[in-house]
Amino acid sequence: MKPTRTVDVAIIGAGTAGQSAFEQINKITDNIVVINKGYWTTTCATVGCMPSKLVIAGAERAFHALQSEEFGIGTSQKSNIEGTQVMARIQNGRDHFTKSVKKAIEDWDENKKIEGKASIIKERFIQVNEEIIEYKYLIIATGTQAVIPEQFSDKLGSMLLTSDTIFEMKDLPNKMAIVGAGPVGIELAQAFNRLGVEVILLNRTSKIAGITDKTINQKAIDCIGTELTMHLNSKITNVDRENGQAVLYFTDDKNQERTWQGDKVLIATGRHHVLDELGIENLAVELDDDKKPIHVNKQTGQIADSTIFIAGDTSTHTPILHLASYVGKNAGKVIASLLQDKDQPTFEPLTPLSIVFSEPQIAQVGAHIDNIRYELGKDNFVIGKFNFEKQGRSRIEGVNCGLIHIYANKKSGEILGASMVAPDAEYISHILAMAITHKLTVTELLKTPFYHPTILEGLRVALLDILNQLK
Ligand SMILES: Cc1cc2nc3c(=O)[nH]c(=O)nc-3n(C[C@H](O)[C@H](O)[C@H](O)COP(=O)(O)OP(=O)(O)OC[C@H]3O[C@@H](n4cnc5c(N)ncnc54)[C@H](O)[C@@H]3O)c2cc1C
Ligand SMILES: NC(=O)c1ccc[n+]([C@@H]2O[C@H](COP(=O)([O-])OP(=O)(O)OC[C@H]3O[C@@H](n4cnc5c(N)ncnc54)[C@H](O)[C@@H]3O)[C@@H](O)[C@H]2O)c1
Repeated sequence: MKPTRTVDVAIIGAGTAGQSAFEQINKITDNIVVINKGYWTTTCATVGCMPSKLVIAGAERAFHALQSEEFGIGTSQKSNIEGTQVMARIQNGRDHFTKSVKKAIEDWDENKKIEGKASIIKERFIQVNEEIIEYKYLIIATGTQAVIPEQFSDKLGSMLLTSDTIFEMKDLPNKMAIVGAGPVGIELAQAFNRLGVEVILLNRTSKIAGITDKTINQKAIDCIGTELTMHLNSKITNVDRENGQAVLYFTDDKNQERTWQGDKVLIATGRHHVLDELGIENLAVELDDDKKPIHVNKQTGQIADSTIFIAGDTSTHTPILHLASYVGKNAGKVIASLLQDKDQPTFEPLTPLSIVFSEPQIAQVGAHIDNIRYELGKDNFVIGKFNFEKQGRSRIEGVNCGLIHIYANKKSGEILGASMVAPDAEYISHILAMAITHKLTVTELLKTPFYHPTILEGLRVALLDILNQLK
């Protein structure tokens, strides 16, 4: 096979992971190429983290305005929500973020970028457009795509939305069904509901937002369920259209048959890698049944001891931004050191941390309860608990729904993990992530002052609850 170009490094995918890798390798060689199909920004900026948080920001304003009567402040009505302005702010805000990503990529040399869909032909060779590229090192950073269950295909036309299209709406719909209660479904269902859209959320199981602690999951259902219609453990049996509207037939958790009719259906049933389209099977790497490489170094993305690295959503079990960036950057650093014949750097695993931006927020940090139970045994760890219902500051703010569970080693008092649905969970979980990263015990973390009255005092009480149990 005769290549049209030979490079030190080829990166497929210019999202967060691909860009992070490029920035490292570009410091030491110009013989690098990044191949990307579609927009040269990132999923996060264009159709992910940023536009979804813009929807949530608008929704919080609307919700708290409507809740202000309790505070003796005149209320605005739902009809005051100007759908076109709401969507315009989301799109303008999103464009601001994508512009800055695009700007950074515009500064890359033109000959280091190729626009097109890459395919792996065989070990060391990829094809894009008319080019055959031979590489020494390859980074696969191709992200994931929204999955649309077969029963929806071709049925609803433009009434069917995914996270790729929902932020493009020019106006808010009147009625929307959201299918899937993972992070995407939970965040957007609550937010659009708060913006005056009549939303129902359907999920095939009772687990929401990926919460692994069953008690926290139930608490999250209770808190969010006060304002949102959820049909958990439901099953969609048929999809149709009638009088220009979408119709969903489903059975609810009591096996009752139900029908919903409305303007839009958002599919949020998960995302899947595109490795089969890429031709990953043409590489000499071992794949699992889902065509994902096995023996992947979690910190660097290196596949076994090969010259191939895989980074970002495409290979991880936790598709979140900071992890895509971390592994992409580390892959770049390792390849840079290999190209320079230097010792390879080593990297610590990051403490697991995920946050869902519902209200109350949902966060999981460190080890999950099932893993702790499996590894330590059920009698060797304790759970510190705090319920926000009666907490001073949360009541003052009118956000007093939530529960924290903190898991600690019974013998050493070391903090192992936590799960929570709580006001200010984004801050509480970061403090716990820091404690877990530095292997702090409950007693050590309690040396930190907790100011009164703050929502963070809930963390202190949950830690004290552990100390009581350890006595
Ligand atoms: C609605 C939504 C909300 C989210 N909110 C958050 C959040 O709040 N916090 C958080 O941490 N994470 C969030 N995420 C997840 C976050 O967006 C991802 O973890 C992150 O964007 C993954 O980056 P990546 O580099 O792996 O992939 P991407 O940014 O998707 O980049 C992959 C690139 O590869 C390209 N590509 C694919 N195949 C090929 C090919 N054959 N040839 C050439 N190019 C190819 C794609 O076109 C794409 O440009 C959210 C995701 C969604 C969908
Ligand atoms: N705040 C954040 O960090 C954030 C926000 C949004 C997305 N994300 C990332 O994006 C990824 C994708 O999120 P997601 O919510 O699309 O996927 P997900 O896989 O996390 O959740 C999908 C949900 O859909 C349900 N489901 C699947 N098929 C169904 C069907 N046919 N009918 C009814 N329900 C069905 C599943 O039971 C699950 O609850 C997440 O894993 C997350 O890491 C992160």
